[in-house]
Amino acid sequence: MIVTIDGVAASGKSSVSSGVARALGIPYVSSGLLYRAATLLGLEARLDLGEAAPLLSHLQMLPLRLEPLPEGNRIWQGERDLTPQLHQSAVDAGVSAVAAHPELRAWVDEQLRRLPPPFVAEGRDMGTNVFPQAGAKFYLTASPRIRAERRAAERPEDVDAIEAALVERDARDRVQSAPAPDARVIDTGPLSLEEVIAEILKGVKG
Ligand SMILES: Nc1ncnc2c1ncn2[C@@H]1O[C@H](COP(=O)(O)OP(=O)(O)O)[C@@H](O)[C@H]1O
Ligand SMILES: Nc1ccn([C@H]2C[C@H](O)[C@@H](COP(=O)(O)OP(=O)(O)O)O2)c(=O)n1
Repeated sequence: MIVTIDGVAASGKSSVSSGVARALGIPYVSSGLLYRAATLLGLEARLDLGEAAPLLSHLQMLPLRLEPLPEGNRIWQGERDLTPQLHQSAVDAGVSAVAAHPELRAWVDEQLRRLPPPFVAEGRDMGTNVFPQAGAKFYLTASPRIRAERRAAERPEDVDAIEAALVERDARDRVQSAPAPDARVIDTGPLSLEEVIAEILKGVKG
């Protein structure tokens, strides 16, 4: 079984996927962390994120490992845990440029398609491009203001600045962020986290 949960930035994908996966007793996979790790390593090496080839060869020298823990995925580069650095603003600002390169998307997709089902996969194009065969597909949305308020509760940043950055990232990610035609779209705005998880579990179990 593969369940896909796609959606816009900060719509609740990873929290919801973690809850759904735990209830089903299967792992969840956070595809965005691979794009974030590629961005972090590119920034650290002072590479131009607008160019795919140097970044890709850099990544091929530093193989990454995604650890799909139920409480939150982690990304390792050898013995180094990159996870704590993946949600900093510099990575947020650079990640859409990295995710726009078809070569980088192929690099991420190859790692995801190697994973043995069952799992819940979350991101932007899990239901459309990476796992079109998935048995249950969902797409999360919420207004930019609500998403910014939720993020502001996690980070010491101004809610207006977070909202502006989210809107900009949504626009840059639009190409790969369309819902699959067979995905169920859920507006998480008026719902609690538990209600979103329950709604999805109902859909998965039919
Ligand atoms: N109804 C809800 N649905 C989803 N997430 C919610 C909801 N209410 C609050 N949140 C919170 O929103 C925050 C952003 O969610 P996250 O899972 O990080 O989103 P994403 O993976 O899409 O970036 C988390 O702190 C989450 O707990
Ligand atoms: N399947 C995916 C997952 C993420 N991305 C890109 C788009 C996003 O800006 C970044 C980071 O995604 P992530 O889901 O980790 O973060 P947000 O929920 O957007 O805060 O990666 C993508 O293009 N395709």
